Amino acid sequence: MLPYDESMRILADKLRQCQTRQGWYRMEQPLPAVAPLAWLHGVDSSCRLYWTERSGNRSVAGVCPELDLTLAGAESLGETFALSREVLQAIPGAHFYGGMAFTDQMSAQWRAFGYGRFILPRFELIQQRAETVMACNLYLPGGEESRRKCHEAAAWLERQASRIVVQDTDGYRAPGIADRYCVPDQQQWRYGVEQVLTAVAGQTLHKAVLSREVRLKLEHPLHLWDFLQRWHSENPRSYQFALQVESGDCFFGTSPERLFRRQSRLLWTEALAGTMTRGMDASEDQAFEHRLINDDKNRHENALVLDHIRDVLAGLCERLESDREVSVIKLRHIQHLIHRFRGVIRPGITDYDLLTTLHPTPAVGGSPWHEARHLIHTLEPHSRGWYSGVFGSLGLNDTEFAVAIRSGLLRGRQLSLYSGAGIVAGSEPDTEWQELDNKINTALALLDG
Ligand SMILES: C=C(O[C@@H]1C=C(C(=O)O)C=C[C@H]1O)C(=O)O
Ligand SMILES: [Mg+2]
Repeated sequence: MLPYDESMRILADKLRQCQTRQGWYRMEQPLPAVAPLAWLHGVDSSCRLYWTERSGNRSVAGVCPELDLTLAGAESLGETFALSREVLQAIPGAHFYGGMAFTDQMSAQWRAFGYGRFILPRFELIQQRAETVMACNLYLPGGEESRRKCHEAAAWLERQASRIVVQDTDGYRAPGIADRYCVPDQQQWRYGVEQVLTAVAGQTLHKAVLSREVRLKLEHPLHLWDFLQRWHSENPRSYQFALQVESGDCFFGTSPERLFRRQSRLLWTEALAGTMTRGMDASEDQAFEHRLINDDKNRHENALVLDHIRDVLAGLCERLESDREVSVIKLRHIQHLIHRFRGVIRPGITDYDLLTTLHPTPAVGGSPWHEARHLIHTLEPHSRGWYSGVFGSLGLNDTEFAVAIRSGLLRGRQLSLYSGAGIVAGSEPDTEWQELDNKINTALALLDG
């Protein structure tokens, strides 16, 4: 394998050779192993994104949007997906990366992210199993403009050749937490939960997921990319994602939950809901797992998601199977109930259909959705923005979206961490409050040092 800087120069030369061409191009060049997060650390771009699949098979760092599809509202989603498809047909190996908010009710702090944003990066560092590749996606309009773009991209690559930073996570320092407060506070939370329980008792609602924002003021700047790496090593079987926009604000998370994965017409999705802490040792952990599997309230939380997915996918799938038995997935501090689905979608069903049909599931929204949505928007004092939205990678033959939970928004030294809990018959306000804490414990422990 050629050294890193030599490989980057080869790609830069390939780019210069394209200067007389016209249309969409994608070029790839193998590189020596470089961790995408380590690369993001040193790379020169005002917009950076990161995506890693839960399987661990593929991690991508993307910079310098070649095409940036920012959505003002839900109504432009169909058009955006259609446009992305046209581009992907021209460069089939490429992917758009990005995400979308929980709903279109968002406060100003989320403006830079839009309702949704899907980016085709000009440069992508892809780590796929044992291989590392640098890819370049470029639209060449022809003539002088093609020449200018090719030279600009080549020069950029050559500049980066010397900028690679070798990541030293042992050097990670927790920034420390100077101040924290919760929105809603515990008293407002109790009120919200009571309101949901009243609606549940009145039989207009089965479940609503209420959430909380913990606003932290950090003592020192957060070394974001190192932090993400540390967080992922605590929960290695999770998705990880980040989008840093031009202002420097960054939305990121480490989520265990899949919205869906599609490969050609094969589909995988899941009902992930119901939560318990981990035990202090193996036998206590086993006891907690047993309790979780046999707990009516947690089973009900999960069953509502399961039923919803089965109902809404019936029309989109030719075949759909789910696990017969619920199982448990284990994270660093908590464990969840999970039911997996496998299916075959009907010909002509698109990622747009899947996304708009599945999102938001009752794992983050509620059931029925219309009632839950109304309660969530009237009771939650904060704006969820992209928290509990979706984040993922959109391809021609392979698309995967995570549910953007276990996530946060970093703005300078202000960091908001979000978590929610499914409120159903049998929920107790203070136990659910504790569940909110449990869901952010892994991230908090890395920040507090
Ligand atoms: C809403 C969140 O998580 C969801 C709610 C769960 C629950 O209430 O048991 C479990 C997993 C997720 O479906 C979150 O982490 O913010
Ligand atoms: Mg719960």
